[in-house]
Amino acid sequence: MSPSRVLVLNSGSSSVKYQLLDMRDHSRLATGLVERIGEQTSRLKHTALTTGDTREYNGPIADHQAALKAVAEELARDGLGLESTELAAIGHRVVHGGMFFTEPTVIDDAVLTEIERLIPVAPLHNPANLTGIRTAMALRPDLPQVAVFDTAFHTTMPESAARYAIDPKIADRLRIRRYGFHGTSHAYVSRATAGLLGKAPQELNVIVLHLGNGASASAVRGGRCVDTSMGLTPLEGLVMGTRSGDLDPAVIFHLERVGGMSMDEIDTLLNKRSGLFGLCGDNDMREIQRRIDEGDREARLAFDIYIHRLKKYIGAYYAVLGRVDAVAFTAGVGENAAAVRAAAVAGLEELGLAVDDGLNAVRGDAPRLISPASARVAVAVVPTDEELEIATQTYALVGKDD
Ligand SMILES: Nc1ncnc2c1ncn2[C@@H]1O[C@H](COP(=O)(O)OP(=O)(O)O)[C@@H](O)[C@H]1O
Ligand SMILES: CC(=O)OP(=O)(O)O
Ligand SMILES: [Mg+2]
Repeated sequence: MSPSRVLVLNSGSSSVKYQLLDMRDHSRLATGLVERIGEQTSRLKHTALTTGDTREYNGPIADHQAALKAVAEELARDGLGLESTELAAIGHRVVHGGMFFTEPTVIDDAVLTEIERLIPVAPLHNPANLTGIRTAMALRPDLPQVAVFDTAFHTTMPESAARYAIDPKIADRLRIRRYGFHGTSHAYVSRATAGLLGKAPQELNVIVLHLGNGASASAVRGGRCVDTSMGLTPLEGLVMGTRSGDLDPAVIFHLERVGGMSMDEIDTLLNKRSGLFGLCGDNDMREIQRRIDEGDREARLAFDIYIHRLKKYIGAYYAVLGRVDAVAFTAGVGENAAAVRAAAVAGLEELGLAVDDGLNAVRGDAPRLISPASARVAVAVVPTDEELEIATQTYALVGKDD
């Protein structure tokens, strides 16, 4: 039998999420997370689903290379190591693929060079993705390594949505355009929403709200992305955990000219010290909700700003699509925070959007409707699975049938 396992690595700016899957039946063999890489309080949590064992390691993990070595060791302890002949490929999430990569791609030197060239437009993400790829390549140089790009799903956006209103000669020279991110999730969730409604993706117009630490919205017409809220970089759009999302670009001139800040300081301010964290000191929606329950006004305002922006995007994408069949909430906040879902669609009854409080309160891992049966637009919670989608695309590219 030919090898059927795929290891998926999702290297974030300070974390690595991973899953080992058997693509014959899509079963998960191992899953885990390394977080707070580079800090004294790093944590690795590893679960072998083959045995049900969970192990946790707390202590400093210096960088992504050390994190991946630790992951490889944990897998080896369960007999699932990278040396396994059952491994068919390693699939990597790569955040920025520019306009060049519209499909999953087997990684070679030219692909590495292109991902490296895109670092200036994904400074938090592409360097971590590259370290993940290089470390995995060193451990298994013989194995196909596949890059699955966050930007790929959005390459179908029309020029009217993808271009900024600036001089096209300057834009083209510097490749400034709206690329969009979280595409693997938007693709998976829009398809799963169609599945939930018993329709083909081609029949459906969906607004997908991916609300994690990074957050983005997309308008999907008949299975193809026609607009999304992130732009040249993952900074544009919704209010996020630590990113500001949309602001008047003149705020940046003002911070530099009047505030005396350097460009690097402004970059850090907007990417790492803004959003929910900048507004109230917390970026975890659970903590914000706890503070609101205690009457904290700062947390309340942060929540209200977050919801206001989200609602504006729902309205905007309603207008872009003309007809909306479904709105799907996904990722950490979208899947878990019922209060966010309720607030985001509150007052949109005229648009056919409503949430049933009873259904909205139900928890679970399965895709589910939360709109009343009579509603014109289906509102749904559709858990994302970027790792399964990356594994599926990776295996489709390299897997061989027996
Ligand atoms: N039960 C919950 N209630 C509210 N928010 C939650 C809950 N669980 C997770 N979250 C939110 O999800 C966020 C992480 O989402 P996730 O999709 O895992 O993000 P990322 O992949 O960007 O790290 C956390 O910051 C937290 O705000
Ligand atoms: C592109 C992006 O924002 O990714 P993440 O949500 O993983 O930070
Ligand atoms: Mg995420």
